[in-house]
Amino acid sequence: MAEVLDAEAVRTELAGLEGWTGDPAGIARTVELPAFRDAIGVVDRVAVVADELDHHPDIDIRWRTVTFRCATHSVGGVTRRDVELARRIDEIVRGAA
Ligand SMILES: C[C@H](O)[C@H](O)[C@H]1CNC2=NC(N)=NC(=O)C2=N1
Repeated sequence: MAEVLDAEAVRTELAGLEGWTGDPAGIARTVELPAFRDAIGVVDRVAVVADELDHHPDIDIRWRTVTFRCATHSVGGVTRRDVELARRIDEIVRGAA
């Protein structure tokens, strides 16, 4: 079973991501897209990747602002799977900007 990263490991991983904040309980990134349909497009692409990784973010959509929160529910905290998912979300957001 995946291990929950400690505070220092989370800090180190956050430094390699774009715009994420958080702690061992969870990491999050909020992005603003040009329009609602762009936000939905990003969420749709994230859904494909999440299914591919079998690891899913919590997603909050408010008009064109989307917040992704990543934690591994089965172990109650941030694991390497969340870091990988966050990295893939960053790639998608970069492609949508
Ligand atoms: C069986 C399957 O691996 C699990 O139910 C997955 C699906 N996606 C998941 N996503 C996240 N973020 N945490 C989980 O514990 C989780 N569990």
